[in-house]
Amino acid sequence: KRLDRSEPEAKQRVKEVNDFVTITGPSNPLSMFPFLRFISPNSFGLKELKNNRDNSLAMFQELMKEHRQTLDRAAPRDFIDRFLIEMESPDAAARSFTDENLSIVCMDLFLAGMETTSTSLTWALLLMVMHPDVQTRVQQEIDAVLGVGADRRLPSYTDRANMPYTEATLQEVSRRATVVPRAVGHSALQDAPLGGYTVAKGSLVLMHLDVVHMDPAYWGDPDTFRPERFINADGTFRRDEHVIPFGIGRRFCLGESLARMEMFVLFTCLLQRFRFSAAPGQTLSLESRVAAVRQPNEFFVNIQLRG
Ligand code: HEM
Repeated sequence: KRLDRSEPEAKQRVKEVNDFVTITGPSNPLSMFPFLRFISPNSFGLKELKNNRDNSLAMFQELMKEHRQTLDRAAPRDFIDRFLIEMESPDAAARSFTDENLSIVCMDLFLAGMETTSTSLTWALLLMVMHPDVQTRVQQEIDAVLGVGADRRLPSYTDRANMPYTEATLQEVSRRATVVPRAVGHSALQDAPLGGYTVAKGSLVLMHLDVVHMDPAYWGDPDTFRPERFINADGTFRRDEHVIPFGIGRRFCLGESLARMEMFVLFTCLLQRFRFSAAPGQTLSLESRVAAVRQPNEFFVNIQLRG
């Protein structure tokens, strides 16, 4: 379902997601002292968070209603349709296929999938503006693979295999920006030895992905934005297992392949059509706001249509 940016509902949804990443971020005292919610249940943004949750759930319940009314069991259109069909099986509730679970899973996907991808794209544009030479190389590769002038075609995800520099650039963006710096909270199911320490059963475990991405012992020059670090001597793309923007282990990001596809297609489309440069009178930097998702400070760009 597509919402027009000018619609009040679109603005409201974007605001709800922004509130969510801010309120659940590490700068909120609740992140360190969760018991505060019992002392002051409406402070620390909790009231807004609950209102937003109720609004989002209402939106998904409405969508579920529309889906139910138009469901064609022989031709499921999407995730909601498939879930609704699954709910008709006799043991559905025992397998957690319930109305409540569907609306909550939809909300999870919406919250986890929206701000992360758009913020990654924002970082990519900021880094292109700060590194015009990299932008030029990506554009040369796009033009070489997708054609120019009347022969130009839109990118598809399969073009990735022929665009090692673009892929290296996106991998370097995800390393340098680390959009989800602390992954998602995990819990130790049992006492676990780790690097000479014991992580006690029940401990909250937060993986600092940015520490891995910025480790000077491994990268040498972690502060430098340098896609070439992921290009082999023969010009091919080098995947590096130290780049883990989607987390690691059994609970790594469920949306990784979708996010990679979105990022590649949107990024190449934008750079194919436009040249991005810094709007005058501002100092660009990689400083960021502390939220559940790491967001760059506001910046302005000039956008020039490419021939
Ligand atoms: C560039 C975009 C994205 C980034 C950087 C990102 C990053 C992450 C990270 C770091 C985690 C935590 C993994 C862990 O704790 O080990 C995570 C979890 C998750 N992500 Fe993403 N994500 C992105 C896009 C998406 C999209 C598009 C969706 C869905 C449509 C999504 C859905 C989820 C879900 C459901 C989880 C929880 C998985 C679980 O606990 O089993 N993410 N993501």
